[in-house]
Amino acid sequence: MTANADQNGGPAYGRAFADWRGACTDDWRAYTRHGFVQGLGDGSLPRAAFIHYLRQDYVFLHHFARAWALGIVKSADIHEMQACTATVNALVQDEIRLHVEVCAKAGIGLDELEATAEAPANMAYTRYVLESGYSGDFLDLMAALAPCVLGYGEIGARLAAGDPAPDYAEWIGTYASAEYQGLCHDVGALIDRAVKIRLGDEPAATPRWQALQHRFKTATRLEVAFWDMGLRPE
Ligand SMILES: Cc1ncc(C[n+]2csc(CCO)c2C)c(N)n1
Repeated sequence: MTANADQNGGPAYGRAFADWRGACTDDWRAYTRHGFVQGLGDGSLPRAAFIHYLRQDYVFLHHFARAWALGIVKSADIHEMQACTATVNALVQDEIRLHVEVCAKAGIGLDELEATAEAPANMAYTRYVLESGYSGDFLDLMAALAPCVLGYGEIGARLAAGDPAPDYAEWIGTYASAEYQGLCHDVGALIDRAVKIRLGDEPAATPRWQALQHRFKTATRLEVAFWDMGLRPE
């Protein structure tokens, strides 16, 4: 356990994250130590699976940008609004373009990328996150968004520390980077602040806490299904 880890052994991205992750340790482990992830680390992941995953992830990021935009709608103050706006901007202006570049290097042109048929696991996950925001408040949305952002931070940091094979080193480096780890700390702090505003200093004692834990767990299970889908290129 490093100095920057919490008692669950993962990175310390915040109090709410540590609690929500601790309430679904088996699912969290299935997500962050999935066969797809192990294959990224040791280089054994078949190239076809990685490319299939990247194409689906291109579609995924569009829905994720929408979900963060919904965060702007559900914000309580200018701080939350600015944080969500920055994430929407990073997703739409940089990350989606980066995906286009990575796919181009892997031999997938923009036309092919745009023609990607969305897989059911992709639909299930992204629509669940969006629905959490539509029917719920800012916290419901953040609980559904957290596994995605923070899980990739935890995966990237762990794989990078384990001397990964060169095959997927660029992918791992993106999520292990100081820039991405900084984003994870910022999102963790955004969530902790949002919790404090709405639920006070003892959020775990409020009636809503279990529902938020459950949302986090459900999104984590949908990440597992997304990796499963990645391992099944048609
Ligand atoms: C299936 C899937 N889950 C998580 C991520 C990671 N991710 C998605 S959006 C974003 C930026 C901030 O929200 C990050 C890091 C991914 N790419 N694909």
